[in-house]
Amino acid sequence: MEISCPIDEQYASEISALLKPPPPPHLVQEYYDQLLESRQCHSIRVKQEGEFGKGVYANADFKEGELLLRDEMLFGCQHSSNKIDCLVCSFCFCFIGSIELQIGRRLYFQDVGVHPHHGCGAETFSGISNNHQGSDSSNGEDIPYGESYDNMETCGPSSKAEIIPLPKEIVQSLMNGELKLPCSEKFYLPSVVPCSGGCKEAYYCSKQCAEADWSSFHSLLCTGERSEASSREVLVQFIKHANETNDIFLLAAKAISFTILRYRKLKAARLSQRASLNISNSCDLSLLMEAWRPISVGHKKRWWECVALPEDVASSDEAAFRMQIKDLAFTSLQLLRAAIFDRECALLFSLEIYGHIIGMFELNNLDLVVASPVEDYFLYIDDRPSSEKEEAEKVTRPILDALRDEYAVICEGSAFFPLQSCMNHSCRPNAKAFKRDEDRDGRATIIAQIPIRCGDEVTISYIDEDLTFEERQAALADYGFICRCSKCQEEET
Ligand SMILES: C[S@@+](CC[C@H](N)C(=O)[O-])C[C@H]1O[C@@H](n2cnc3c(N)ncnc32)[C@H](O)[C@@H]1O
Repeated sequence: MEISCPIDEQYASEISALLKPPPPPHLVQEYYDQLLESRQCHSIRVKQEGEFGKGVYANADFKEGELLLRDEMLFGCQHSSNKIDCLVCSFCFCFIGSIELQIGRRLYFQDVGVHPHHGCGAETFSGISNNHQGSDSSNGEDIPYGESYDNMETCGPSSKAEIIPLPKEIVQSLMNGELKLPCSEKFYLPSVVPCSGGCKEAYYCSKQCAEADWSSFHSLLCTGERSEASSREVLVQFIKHANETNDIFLLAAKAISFTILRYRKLKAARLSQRASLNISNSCDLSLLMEAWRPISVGHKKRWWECVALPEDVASSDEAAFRMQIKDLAFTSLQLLRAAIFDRECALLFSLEIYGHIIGMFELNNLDLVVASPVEDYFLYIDDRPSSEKEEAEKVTRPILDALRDEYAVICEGSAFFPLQSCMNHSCRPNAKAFKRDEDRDGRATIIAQIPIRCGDEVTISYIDEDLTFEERQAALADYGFICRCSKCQEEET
């Protein structure tokens, strides 16, 4: 049965104004020029007149290995399942706390049976998000910096059988800071700043990150007592649904919250400028378009139309699969609407807008990856001169045994980057997304892979360039185009 969203019907013309592709070119150009200027980045440009729409072009010569761009994300989320592996700042995604806390927390979750970093054979709906078979694993304990993990999965004892567990007291003393590991002071991590809204889900590396997150996204999405959500109970249900199905919905909620909060700020600024004028409580479409601008410029399609058909779905079942995805998005949207509805921004809660936001993530997002300092720590101990190493390993060896092979799991998630997402694909790219040793937060780092001349288009590969021609074309079909780069032309027979 066709899904009918009343908001889509009520605001059809306003929604099409928001989604009209593309917004006027001069506004798009202005947005990117201002963004580059605000970041003092003059060595690249975004241009719109390329063969494939927008593209990024070099504004200077770059040597091989040179940094082209460090892009701040617009929207990013750590995968829900990864939250038990690493404690990172919810805004900039750097690791926080201490080496001891990172390890203690991981051992704690392992001990209570919350599975580390992969599902119990759960299938995923899309390539960019993890999905979980949910079950309630809360035991009511209040652990330091443990997000409410009621919605996380527990796995059976099979995964615990091979572990050599540490005594509970050791795990506790790692978490509460009583036990100091040898040389851990060399791996300083910023101390944990809890969410001022009172939820136990968001933690930060600094007050600045906490405040920036609160004013940009989190004030509406916080489940704590200071939350500005209209229903915290339904917000918890929305989060649980996303954790159980597809955590891309958490990212979509951030995009909607961001737009509502930006709209409110723009409106407050206008009110303060024109204090004597009577400004109504109904939606000001021009302000909403302005608040929406960072999303409006992103390349997008409806999620249920652009999501790749999983290999195990027969083409005869394609229509049913796409309807199932749309239905899932609608269920998620209904929960989000009940949790954070804003009357003036009502049209943001239409299925059409929700589908396009998720589709934008599907077509543009980059994996969010941050290396673990726990790995560096154990490598450092391993590199010590033999007598020092022997002494240190009396403490660290049982910990490594308890952690098993997965002793240092990286932070993983998905993020939308406003500049990197303008880069077009080539199977013979001149640049790549690559984290150097010093890149320890969620920013995207783009490096020149070969020398790039001023004026050249900067291209990256969206897929593994080492695949065969046929495999590459199949993988790129998920992005909705047939690649005709020089490598594909040479290899096409
Ligand atoms: C991440 S966006 C890149 C920026 C995009 N050109 C824009 O205008 O926003 C990815 C989309 O750009 C287009 N694209 C990127 N590389 C391409 C290529 N080599 N050939 C054809 N289309 C490409 C496709 O529509 C793809 O889904």
